[in-house]
Amino acid sequence: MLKKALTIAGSDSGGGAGIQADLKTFSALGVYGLSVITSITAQNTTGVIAVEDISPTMVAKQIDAVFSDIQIDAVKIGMVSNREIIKVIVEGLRKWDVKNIVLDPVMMSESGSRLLDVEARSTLIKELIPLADIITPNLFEASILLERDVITLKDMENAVKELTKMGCSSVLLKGGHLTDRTLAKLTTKAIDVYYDGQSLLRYQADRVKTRNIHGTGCTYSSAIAAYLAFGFKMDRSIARAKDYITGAIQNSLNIGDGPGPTNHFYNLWKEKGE
Ligand SMILES: Nc1ncnc2c1ncn2[C@@H]1O[C@H](COP(=O)(O)OP(=O)(O)OP(=O)(O)O)[C@@H](O)[C@H]1O
Ligand SMILES: Cc1ncc(COP(=O)(O)O)c(N)n1
Repeated sequence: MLKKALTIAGSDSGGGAGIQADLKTFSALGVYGLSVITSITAQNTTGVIAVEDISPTMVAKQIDAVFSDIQIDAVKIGMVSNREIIKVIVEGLRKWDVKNIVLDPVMMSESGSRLLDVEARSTLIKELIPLADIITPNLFEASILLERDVITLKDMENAVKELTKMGCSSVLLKGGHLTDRTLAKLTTKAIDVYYDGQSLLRYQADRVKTRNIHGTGCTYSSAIAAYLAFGFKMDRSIARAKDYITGAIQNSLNIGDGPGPTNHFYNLWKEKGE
């Protein structure tokens, strides 16, 4: 039977991150994609020019519209913008008894624009994180959530354990920005650390030398949701998603003047990054 995955996230007009990256990932993996848009960004590869949040009422209406009509197998949540939007998402997830929730706690764009209000942090922690089957912060987001620096691999291993105490079933801490401090440069492996209360695992791949990493976090979390929708267990879903994101970065696109986006269709789209 056709599997369906929903993304609850912001729109990136440049097509590289947010809703657009999520829907491309779902399509490339053969899952039917639905969307609830939380915010519209005027954005391209060089940065975010403007942000306009959707009203909480309209977010709630989108959630009710999709769940009242369609059986949804997994949900990925990305940019949630503000407290009020988080609250209606939480209500919707509870009301529709949603399963397979992947929460990417997006806070800042790669280019440095804020995508979550500062005061929304506590609502995210208290209300949304406890509903997630997995959260997928990067180093920066983990540092904000824990209010302490998460910089080294050892910090990552401690952080995943602390983060699971916030009530989510598991944590995948992404090391895309991990540096080898003795060499003062990015690590040669792209290492992510996972913890589910029992197993502490690492998922790693060779780091691709490219500046085209726009939308990597969105792509990765959507791929995890897609594999959960197919019925894979969490560890298998992450392993497959890690292969997917690595391929999408190896074939990333040289589009625009800034960091280019991941490539979801590299058998069709041959243009490659440097
Ligand atoms: N250059 C690279 N080569 C291979 N894998 C990478 C590279 N950069 C990031 N990754 C991997 O991509 C995934 C996304 O990680 P990253 O830490 O970049 O997330 P993020 O910062 O949330 O992404 P975004 O750029 O969307 O904000 C992780 O699996 C990470 O290990
Ligand atoms: C709408 C939206 N959602 C998420 C991101 C994060 O992606 P990145 O960190 O690659 O800029 C983004 N830039 N825009």
